[in-house]
Amino acid sequence: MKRVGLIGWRGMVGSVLMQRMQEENDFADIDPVFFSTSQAGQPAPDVGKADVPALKDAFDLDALREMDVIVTCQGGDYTSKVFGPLRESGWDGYWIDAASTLRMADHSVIILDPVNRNVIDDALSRGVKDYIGGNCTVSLMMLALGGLLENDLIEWISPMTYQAASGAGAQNMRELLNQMGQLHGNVADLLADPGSAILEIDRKVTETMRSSGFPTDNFGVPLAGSLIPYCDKQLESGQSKEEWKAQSETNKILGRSDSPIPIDGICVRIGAMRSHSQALTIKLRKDIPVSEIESLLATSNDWVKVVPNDREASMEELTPAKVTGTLSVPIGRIRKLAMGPEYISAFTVGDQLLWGAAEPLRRMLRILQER
Ligand SMILES: NC(=O)C1=CN([C@@H]2O[C@H](COP(=O)(O)OP(=O)(O)OC[C@H]3O[C@@H](n4cnc5c(N)ncnc54)[C@H](OP(=O)(O)O)[C@@H]3O)[C@@H](O)[C@H]2O)C=CC1
Ligand SMILES: N[C@@H](CC(=O)OP(=O)(O)O)C(=O)O
Repeated sequence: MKRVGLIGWRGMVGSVLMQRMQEENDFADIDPVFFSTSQAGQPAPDVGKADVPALKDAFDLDALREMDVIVTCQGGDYTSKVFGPLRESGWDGYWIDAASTLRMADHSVIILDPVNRNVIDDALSRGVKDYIGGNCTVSLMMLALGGLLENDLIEWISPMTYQAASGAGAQNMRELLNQMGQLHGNVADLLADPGSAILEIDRKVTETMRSSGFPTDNFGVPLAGSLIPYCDKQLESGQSKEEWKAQSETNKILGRSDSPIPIDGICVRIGAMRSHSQALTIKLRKDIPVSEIESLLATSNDWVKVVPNDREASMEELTPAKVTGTLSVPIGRIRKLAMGPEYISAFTVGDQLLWGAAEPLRRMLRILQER
């Protein structure tokens, strides 16, 4: 049984990973060792197994070196600090990581096995040891578009995203709710009066949002009742880093470095909790009937679900409210655009903590166990 070191397991991504591993009984087949950067010596979480040691220090290279596999959701700073020294010390185990730090490194593979199992299998047989989860927006888009990507039917994609607060971290989710609460609280009396003027309510909401007491420590600006047209860092190219990831990561996942598919758009943070949505404009390589596109998409993997392009179904099925907490990746609003028969629209939604972060990691661990 493989000794698997788990780091970052009590954070937000890590907690979702733990929950999925328990649901799928993954702990039965591994020998887990839990690490912490702040709680070494405290009892390990109960995963239904005897003899799980107390929490080890996540910076203790000797303890890490004893692992066959390390799975980390601790974040990029941790990866930057520990990965290099651990490898330099001769550790030859498998490193599975949610952070972006090593994604584009030559020695790593970005994991999304329903889409790139062939790339993963090839890397394993070549002795590659570093397997990194993709950016949430990228992974969710690729799961949704698997049927078109695997048949090489896409010339380019322009994704316009609607990203949830969770992508910015746990504190940001709290801040969004605090912002919502404050907006509501300041007009609760007016709302309770059906005769009150809506423009007065709106004026007070705007005033609250712009006031110095409005909680914006994490986002920097109001999100509730507004949006933020920027995710992640600013790059020289004019893109945000989140926008840059779309083309770079998608093509690396597909193993298409020589003939990359151009992918570029604008990433926007909205007031959803933990599901990202994306409106996609796609240029196909040829004119294909919508019915054929839908059937290619629907049969690509077990999680994608094609939603018919009608109002009722779109409103019911294609929303963060419906998708959050599930592994389902619905895609709908598929239709030909006025620009020509090769141009289609699509809209897709997915839980950014499940398929967007935790699920590819636990599945990679399973793939290693099968070997
Ligand atoms: N949020 C996201 O959408 C995504 C995040 N990622 C990656 O995962 C990394 C971790 O993200 P995320 O899970 O959001 O980070 P969190 O901030 O939720 O957790 C990170 C670590 O903080 C420590 N911690 C300190 N106080 C607490 C507390 N009260 N509750 C829980 N943990 C606490 C824990 O480490 P310890 O036990 O050592 O103290 C924990 O592992 C990111 O940096 C990113 O690289 C990847 C994809 C998506
Ligand atoms: N940047 C993503 C979340 C994230 O953690 O992405 P990455 O794993 O690429 O750093 C978002 O804001 O929604």
